[in-house]
Amino acid sequence: MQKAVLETLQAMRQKSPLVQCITNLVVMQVNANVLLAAGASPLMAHAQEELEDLVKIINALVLNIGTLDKHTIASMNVAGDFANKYKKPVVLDPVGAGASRLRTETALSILRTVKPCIVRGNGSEIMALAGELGENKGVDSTKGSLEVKEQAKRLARNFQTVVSVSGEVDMITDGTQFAYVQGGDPLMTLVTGIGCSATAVTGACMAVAKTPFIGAVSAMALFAGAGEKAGKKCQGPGSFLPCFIDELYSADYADAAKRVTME
Ligand SMILES: Nc1ncnc2c1ncn2[C@@H]1O[C@H](COP(=O)(O)OP(=O)(O)O)[C@@H](O)[C@H]1O
Ligand SMILES: Cc1ncsc1CCOP(=O)(O)O
Ligand SMILES: [Mg+2]
Repeated sequence: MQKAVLETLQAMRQKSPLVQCITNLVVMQVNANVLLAAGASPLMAHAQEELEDLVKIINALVLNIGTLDKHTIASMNVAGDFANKYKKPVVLDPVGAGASRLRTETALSILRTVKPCIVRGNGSEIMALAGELGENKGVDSTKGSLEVKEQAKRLARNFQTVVSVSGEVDMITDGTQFAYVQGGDPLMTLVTGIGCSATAVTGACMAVAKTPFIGAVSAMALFAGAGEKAGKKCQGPGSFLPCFIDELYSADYADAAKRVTME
């Protein structure tokens, strides 16, 4: 797995995949900057009239439900259908699933109809999509990734997708195998959009990876390495973000790959 992660991160930098994000209003710019620093090319677009033209030329589509309304939901469904038609991989970020019925039902509907190959969320979101509602804190998690192992496995099996759960340790499963990624920094939870950016980079890795499982693990490994180094250099949440973007830009892929263990 470590070799596959190293090769995926190198391929992402070399091929610079075009990643279309239909994402939330909070994180649009952060996601674009993170994708650029990681070596990919961002495209933020959601107008239905241009979706077919755009989906034809992209390498991956990222759907993020962070600030939903009926127009965004319609755009995600149309873009998802085109992605299937043109065989482009789709990654879903179920931001805030469990916090409202609209979020939970929209994420589940995308899982059923668009069939994304990876879902990247935090512990609370993954638990909600697996049908278990716990204590709720909006878009933030009240559950560690390791606490939702069974739910992640069930979700992956039910929807035949890869589930990537972020947290202090990231856990990725395809319903059979489990990968764990160590690293990062607690400051990553104090800057909005880092999770959404992990999903965007998951799309970029997916575009060049041999399998969705490898793509999902590679993105989290890159974040673990860059996040840990940025955490040591910065002074707090304000300076974390520019440090993190710099660390993504000059990332040591061999170090990132070493953070992955398999079960
Ligand atoms: N306590 C922590 N220590 C180190 N890294 C963390 C910690 N919590 C989250 N991260 C990292 O922060 C990034 C965003 O994860 P998370 O905060 O769970 O997502 P979200 O913002 O969607 O809730 C991931 O790369 C994850 O590995
Ligand atoms: C604060 C907030 N509210 C709606 S979307 C959003 C951003 C969430 O970003 P992340 O999940 O990466 O912390
Ligand atoms: Mg999130």
